Amino acid sequence: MINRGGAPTGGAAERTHRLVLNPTSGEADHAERVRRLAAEHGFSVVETERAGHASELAATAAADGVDLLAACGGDGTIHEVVQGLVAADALEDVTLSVIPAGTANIYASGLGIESIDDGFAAARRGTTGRLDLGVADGEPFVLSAIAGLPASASTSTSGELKERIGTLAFVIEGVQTARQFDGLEVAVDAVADGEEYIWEGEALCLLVGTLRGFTGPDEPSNAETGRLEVTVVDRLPPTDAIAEAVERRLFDRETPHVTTIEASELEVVALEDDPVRFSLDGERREYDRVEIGVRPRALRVCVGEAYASRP
Ligand SMILES: Nc1ncnc2c1ncn2[C@@H]1O[C@H](COP(=O)(O)OP(=O)(O)OP(=O)(O)O)[C@@H](O)[C@H]1O
Repeated sequence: MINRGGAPTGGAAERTHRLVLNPTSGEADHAERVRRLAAEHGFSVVETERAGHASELAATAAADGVDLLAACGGDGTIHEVVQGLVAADALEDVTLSVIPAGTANIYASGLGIESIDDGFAAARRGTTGRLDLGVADGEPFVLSAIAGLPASASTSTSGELKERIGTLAFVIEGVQTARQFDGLEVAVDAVADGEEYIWEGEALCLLVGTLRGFTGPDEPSNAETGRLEVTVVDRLPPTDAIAEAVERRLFDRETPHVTTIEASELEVVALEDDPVRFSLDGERREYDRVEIGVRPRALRVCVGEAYASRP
C-alpha cells in the first residue's frame, strides 16, 4: 500500500531530516554534491568514518527524534542504516529515504529511484511504501541474502544485464567469475503457502530476495508481499546454468535445475564442515545454520514516482 504525499509523521514544519552520508561508496565522488543538495532539502548531514558507523549514526538519529532519515551510499550503507533503526526499535517512528551513491544501487532501483536527484525528489514528495524486511539470524536485510557466489557478484553485475533479466544476472555473472567454485552442500527447508519445501544437495547458489522478481523486466518490484523469493540453482556445468537461467527468466519456462519459490521462512543448513558464506545486501556473513524470515511491510520508505505509479 502506498501513502501518497504529505509528511509521513507530523506536519511538515515539525519534521526533522537527517542524512547519513557514506563518502566512500561507489566512485567516492558524490560527497560534495550530496552535502549541497542535502542543505537545499533541509537535511542535516552526518558522515560515516568507518564500516559499521552508519548503524550507530542511524540509531543516534532515532534517539534524537529524527523522523526522516536518508541513507546515502550503496546497498551496504542502506543495510547498515536499517540495522541501526532496527536495533533502536525505531521502524515505526522513522521513515527511510534512499539516496543512491553506490556501485550497483540495486535497492534504490527497486524503489524506482535511479539517481541522487531522484532520491531527493522522492524524499521531498514524501510518497512512502511499507516494504518487507528480510531477517537472517536476527539481522535485518533490505534486499538479498545470497550464498554460493562470491559476495562481489552481488555488486559487480552490470546494469544492462540486470535490467534485462533481473536476479539471474547475478547467477550469470557470478558463474562466470566462479568457475572454480566447488558448490554448496546445503539443506534448505522452506515454508511456501503453508507447504514445506525441502531441497538438499549441491547447489551452485541460493538467492533469497525481498523484492519479487528481484528484479526482472517489470521493475520496480513489489516488496510488499510478505514473502521472500527463494531461488536455488543446482550445481551443474557453468554454461548449462547460464543457459537455464536465461531460459527461465526470458521465457518464463520451468527449467529442471533452477527452482524458484516464494517462502515466508526458510532454514539453510551447511552439510559440510565449513559454514555457508552469505552476502547480506553485499555484506559478508557465515553460518553453519541460519533461519531466514521476513517482517512484512516493516520498513516505511520514500519511493520514486515509478514505484508509486505501479498499479
Ligand atoms: N567512511 C568509511 N570508510 C570506509 N568504509 C566505509 C565507510 N563508511 C561506510 N563504509 C563501508 O563501505 C561499504 C560499502 O558501502 P556500500 O555498499 O554502500 O557502497 P558500494 O559497495 O560502493 O555500493 P553497492 O553496494 O550499491 O554496490 C560498507 O560495507 C560500509 O560498511
